[in-house]
This record gives sequence, C-alpha cells and structure tokens, in this order.
Amino acid sequence: MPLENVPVIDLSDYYLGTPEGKARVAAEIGRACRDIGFMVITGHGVPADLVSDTYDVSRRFFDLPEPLKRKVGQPSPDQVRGYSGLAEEGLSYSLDDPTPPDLKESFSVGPFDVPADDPYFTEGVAAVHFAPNPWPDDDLPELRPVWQAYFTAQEQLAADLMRLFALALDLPESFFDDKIDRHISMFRVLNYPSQAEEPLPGQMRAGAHSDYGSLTIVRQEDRPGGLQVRNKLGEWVDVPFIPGSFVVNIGDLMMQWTNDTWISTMHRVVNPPRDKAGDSRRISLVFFHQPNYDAMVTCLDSCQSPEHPPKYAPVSSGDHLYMKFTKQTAQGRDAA
Ligand SMILES: O=C(O)CCC(=O)C(=O)O
Ligand SMILES: [Fe+2]
Repeated sequence: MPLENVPVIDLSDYYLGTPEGKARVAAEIGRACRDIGFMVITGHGVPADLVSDTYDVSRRFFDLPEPLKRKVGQPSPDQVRGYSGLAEEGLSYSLDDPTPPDLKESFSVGPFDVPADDPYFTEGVAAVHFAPNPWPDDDLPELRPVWQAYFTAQEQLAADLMRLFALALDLPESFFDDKIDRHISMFRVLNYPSQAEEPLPGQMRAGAHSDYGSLTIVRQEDRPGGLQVRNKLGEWVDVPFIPGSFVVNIGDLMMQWTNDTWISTMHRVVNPPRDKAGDSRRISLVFFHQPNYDAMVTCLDSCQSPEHPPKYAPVSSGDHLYMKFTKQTAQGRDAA
C-alpha cells in the first residue's frame, strides 16, 4: 500500500552517524519519495532562533511601503531575483491549464559571495545562474545577514538530505557531493496576505504545480489556507503542521534522475475559508535546491534495468532549469 498521507520522518538517527541509523532514516525517505514525493522532517538541527529571526525580518520586509519593495524588484524576466508583487505570477502557468495569478508576493535570492575572478561563476551560461542579488540594504539592512545565514543553513541541510537520498538509492553516500558543491539554489520567501476580498474563480494562494529542482525545503506557518499535496489516489491531502519541522519534497529534476521511480508531486496552497480570511496572513520560507549548472542528470544505475531502460536523455541541471522557466514564462504570457 503506498503512503496516502505525508509521513513525518525524524532525522536524528542519521546525525547519530551509525550505519544502522543512517540506513533506517534513508529507508523511510526512500519510501516517502517513491509513494508521495513529500515528507515532514524533524530532528534536522537547524536552530529555532535562526528560523524565527528569518521570519521576523521577512515580515518587516513585506510590511515596507510598496515603492521601497519595488527598489529591489526583479531585475529582468530571465533572472529570478528580488521582489515580485501580489498576483504577478502564477505557479500553474507551467501546466497546460493555467489559473489566474497567485495571491502572494515574494522575494528571492540566489547564491551570494560568488567569486568574481573565477570564470566558472561569471562566463557564458553561468551569468544568469549567479546573477547578483538586489538586497534592501538602505531600508532594511538587517535582512541580508539573517537571510544569508538561513541560506547557508538550508544549503547544509540540503546536502545532508542529498546524502540520505544517495543511500536510499543504493548509491555511495557521497554520490551527489560533487554535483551540488556549486549549486544554483534559490531562497524565496512568500507572503500570502489576508484575503479581504474573495479570490477570482480558480485563483489560489499558489496554483497547482510541481517544483523543478532536486529538492525543496519549506518552513510553513500554521495559518488558515495552507499547503496541500495530491496523492497517488488523486486526492488533495493537507500537509501536517508539526512545530519546528520542515516540509521536504522532491522536484522534477530528481524525478528524471531516478527514471520516474521517485515522484515530483503536484501541490498547491489553498485559500483560507471565508470566515477566517480576514486574518489569515501566512509566510513561508522556501529553499529550492538545484545542483551545479553543469551537473549531468543521467539515469542513476539503481533506477534502470533491461525491463526499465532510461526514459530520458541526459541533460545538465542548468539546461533542465532553463527549460522549466521558459515554459512557465511563455505560458504566463499566453494566459495574461
Ligand atoms: O508556501 C508554501 O507552503 C509552498 C509554496 C510552494 O510550493 C512553492 O513556492 O513552490
Ligand atoms: Fe512548490
């Protein structure tokens, strides 16, 4: 019987470091990735203070007057950086049946402190993946150091999860290490405001979509109108809220890497019920992990056999991401 709900997995045994402990956690993760593509993790070691500081400073950012937020607006459509305003994008645009734009605003940053004298980070296709970040240093100087510390903690957690993924896939624990050591991940904070007015038909906080990359780590708040996942039976199920936990899901790249053995699951953020909508603001902290732009996504040995040959041609992480974004933008233009 596949899991129909999102399981809660305690990582503590992995961090104990014994082979048995690691294998136990890896087995649970493997099952979650095969069955539902989502899990809630506890025992992850990310300090609670760092999370609450990130929430505090993020809330203050979204409370700034609109013109100040626009000062750090998205620099160009091909760079996912900076501030994007309410209902300016729709996650369901990447599907064939897009809905009206999402009732959220966001602020996104990519890798920082990138070496300026190393062509790997600056030349050719690298330039877009390592685009500079606009920071609100004039109006909210506290944000940058806190966000950078959060990004660094998430990068470490993602690396640990990739090690667990390797074990779950019968690969050496370090298999992914050199494929993610110059990753092109993105940290994005989402502000879903209270909804004084009723949304348009079909409009949501975040329309149904799957994520693009290797894995996503979400810190969510326990507020009306939250995250739902579509299970293998086609039912939308709520992701449980466990204080202090993170929600982790795999993205399309990981699904492709595993020859569709693991699933990148559709999810969405629903609107609050009308009687609670007036006080339903929700902020989530989302870390989209994406391997090095030149890491090749080639069907893993443990995910193929003569009966199950590779379904996809090898593709680099950077090209895979680029193709996902162009689809999203093109659909968005058609829908607008
Ligand atoms: O806000 C959330 O809980 C999840 C958002 C999400 O799925 C996304 O931005 O990809
Ligand atoms: Fe998502």
